[in-house]
Amino acid sequence: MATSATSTAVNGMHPTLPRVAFLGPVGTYTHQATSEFFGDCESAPQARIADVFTAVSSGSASYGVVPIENSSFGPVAETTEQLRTTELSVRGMLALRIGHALMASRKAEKGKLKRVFSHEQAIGQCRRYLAERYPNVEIIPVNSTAQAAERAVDDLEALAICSLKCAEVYDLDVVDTDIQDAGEANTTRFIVLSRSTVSLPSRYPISRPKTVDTAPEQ
Ligand SMILES: O=C(O)C(=O)Cc1ccccc1
Repeated sequence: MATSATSTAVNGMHPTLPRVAFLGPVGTYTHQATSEFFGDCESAPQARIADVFTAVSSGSASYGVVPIENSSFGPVAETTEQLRTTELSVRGMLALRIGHALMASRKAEKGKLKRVFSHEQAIGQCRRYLAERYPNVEIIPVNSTAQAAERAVDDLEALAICSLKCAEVYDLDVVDTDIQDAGEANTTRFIVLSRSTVSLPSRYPISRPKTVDTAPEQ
């Protein structure tokens, strides 16, 4: 029988928090999707989408969260590749409205920016914006949008496309907001994975309305 990775309160004790692997580091959209879906949980950020699958398969995390498809740019290549061969089961899904921001180090000279880092999905969702506003800037794909933010902290010639949350987490300057070509309609769907022997407790609804990626409180 499938077992759930959390238990209900016994003798007034709180259930153990589920350990959830997601595409990290802190501040990715997948991190936001994880918090949205699980609420309180033990975070296990992973450097790559493939590492999320490995963490769940090996049992080092009970659940995994990965992005699967964007409304304008389409399937997330690393996820669809993993789904070909994985033995993991899809247990839930949710969609987030994605608003991308452009950021740079507080010390960067904004007229001397030479490169922009981001996840290939974010780059794809902002293609037109980049071509129009930054035609001469080199585009460098990295493992996630929050990794892009990390790279921009010490690179004074770099921009990062990431979520507004990253301004707070990585102490970056916000250069522009809502730069995605599809505007308000830009949505990404995420899936929740587990081993086939691990079920999803009923307190996690598997279908829910879209949520909006909001700016951090000032
Ligand atoms: O890199 C991230 O923050 C991710 O979670 C992947 C991603 C990138 C762009 C839109 C949605 C998800």
